[in-house]
Amino acid sequence: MDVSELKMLPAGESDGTKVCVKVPGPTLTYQNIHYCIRESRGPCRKRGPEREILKNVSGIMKTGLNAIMGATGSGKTSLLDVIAGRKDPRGLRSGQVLVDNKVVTSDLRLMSAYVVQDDILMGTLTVRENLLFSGNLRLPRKQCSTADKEKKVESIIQELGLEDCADTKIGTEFIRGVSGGERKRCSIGMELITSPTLLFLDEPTTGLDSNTANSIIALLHRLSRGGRTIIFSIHQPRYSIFRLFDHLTLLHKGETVYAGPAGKAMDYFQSLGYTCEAFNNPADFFLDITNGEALSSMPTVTWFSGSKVSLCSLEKSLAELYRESHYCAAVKEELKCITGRSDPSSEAKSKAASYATSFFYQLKVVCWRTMLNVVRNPQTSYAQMAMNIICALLIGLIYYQMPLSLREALQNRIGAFFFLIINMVFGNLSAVELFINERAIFVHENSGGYYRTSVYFLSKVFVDLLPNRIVPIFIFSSICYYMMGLNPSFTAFLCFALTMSMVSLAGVSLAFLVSASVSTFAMANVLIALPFVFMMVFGGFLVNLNSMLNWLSWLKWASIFKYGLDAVTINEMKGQVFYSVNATLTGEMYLQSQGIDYSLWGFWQNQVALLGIVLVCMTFAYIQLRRINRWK
Ligand SMILES: Nc1ncnc2c1ncn2[C@@H]1O[C@H](COP(=O)(O)OP(=O)(O)OP(=O)(O)O)[C@@H](O)[C@H]1O
Repeated sequence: MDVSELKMLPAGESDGTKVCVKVPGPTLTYQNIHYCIRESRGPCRKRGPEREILKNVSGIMKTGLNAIMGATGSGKTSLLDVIAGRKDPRGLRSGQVLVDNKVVTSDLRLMSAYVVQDDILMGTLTVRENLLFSGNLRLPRKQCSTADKEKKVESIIQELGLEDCADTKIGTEFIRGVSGGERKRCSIGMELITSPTLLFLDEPTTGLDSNTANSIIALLHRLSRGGRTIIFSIHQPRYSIFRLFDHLTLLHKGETVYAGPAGKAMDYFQSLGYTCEAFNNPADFFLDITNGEALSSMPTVTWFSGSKVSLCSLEKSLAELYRESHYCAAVKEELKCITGRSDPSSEAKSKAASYATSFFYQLKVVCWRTMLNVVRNPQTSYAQMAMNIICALLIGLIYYQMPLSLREALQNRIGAFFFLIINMVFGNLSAVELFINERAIFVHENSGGYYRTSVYFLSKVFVDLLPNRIVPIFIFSSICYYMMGLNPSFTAFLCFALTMSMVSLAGVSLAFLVSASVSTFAMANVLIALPFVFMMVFGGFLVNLNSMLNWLSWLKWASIFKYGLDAVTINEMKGQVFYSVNATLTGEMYLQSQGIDYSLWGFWQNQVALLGIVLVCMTFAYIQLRRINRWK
């Protein structure tokens, strides 16, 4: 593209003139932002030295399309996150972000909308269902009836051109879903549901082909003409995309090298002595300048990009030149006026932002989605059920109709119980993936104000834990219990099934705790296997707990295996009589010899202990979920 030609092109709206809209969107200003990060290094995660990734950046973003461009690692996403209130505030050394002259805190997250780079959507739900989920949770019920929400979803589907795929599932690694562009549109739609006037997007075109990228930016352009301030980071846009930008912020190594009307950027760099070759894309040209690939003909411009230094001189960097330009002076002047008018009491007001819907309504909507997800992604539930039935049949066959004759009566029973408990505890290892799999979606939705952490946690307990873990265990118990020929009384069967369920729940809750505490499967597997193996050793089958060193034997009180094994042994042995050729042995005698309290409370204290483990692990799992880092 020739430079002279560029001026003739219809970049009218991006030439610095005000965008004409009936009701303008908010004006976002940021001033003197210094942002630092400190990376952890080495195996001990020692804190390294501080690195400044945003260096004294200031700017004004108004109604229209505001693009943040720069080479990779220049700080585009960091700047976007800081002004959107998504970046860890501990790194902010100085600076202030104002929206319509009001100081904003992190609660800007609940008042604006942010579309993340990787579209975070529930893959098993259709486009319409995802949009409705967002609408149900983020639109206040008092002002918006169910019919209104459905109407709103319908209008967004039309506005975003999603009619053809509205009832298609988004898609998962197992289900083929909508295309990348449709996915991105749906992500934007999830945020548009609240009709935000301030919209942030992190690299909305990355990973899309150029036509789809074009249509996404054209869509954003259309939305901005409805009175929205749209701020986004972007990598090397093609010209047809670039010419839609109203405002451009160009960054290099955390410093602003240009901030002003997108249509004036070419003139600015030409005034610095840079020449855009014919047919070159201006966006590519600007990046070539910041990367030091394009050289200036002016003797005052230098470039400190690695070892590349312009031959012409050693005087000023592009950032310094920008600071001396009239664009920077105009921004400073405007910022001075805005800061003078800013309302100091607005910080308190912004803190009042909260969830749009009540706890119970959120619980209903999130439980419904979790259930749909389980039903439409049944592999895990089916596998769980099939595993339980196969294991029950195998155990039933191995210990088929156990006799009452000594020694096999005792050996087989204790062996069978130990095997059953192992099966119950280790059969729940799959639960460690629960919060790891959905971590990104939970963090995104929770920090976007969709629902409370407690709502998400309880939805997992009600929809995943109870039906997925308890029902299969009752089926498992009813198959193997009668095949093994254990105590035929129905009450004894119920006590057996209850013990199995409690053991399983205790195993799952420990898996939940690990799952909520770490972010990788590898780490979760290590952390869950270790306590399970130690609990097994202290279960009372592999070693006699009474003969253990005193200072070590207390560990048995934390063993799920011990409580489970004691409970099923009491349930089976009490009242039984075993015999050999010349002697008889009562179950009570055996229990006494093992130091097991076989009174009624003796049985129930094991259930109480298991319940205690469940409650403690669940409470800590919830605390860990709350502690997950929401900052970027
Ligand atoms: N939380 C963080 N921890 C460590 N380093 C960080 C963090 N956030 C940003 N950085 C560093 O800050 C610099 C700027 O990162 P940022 O993601 O903002 O760049 P970018 O211009 O968006 O890059 P890209 O286009 O590749 O996404 C990079 O060097 C990055 O490694």
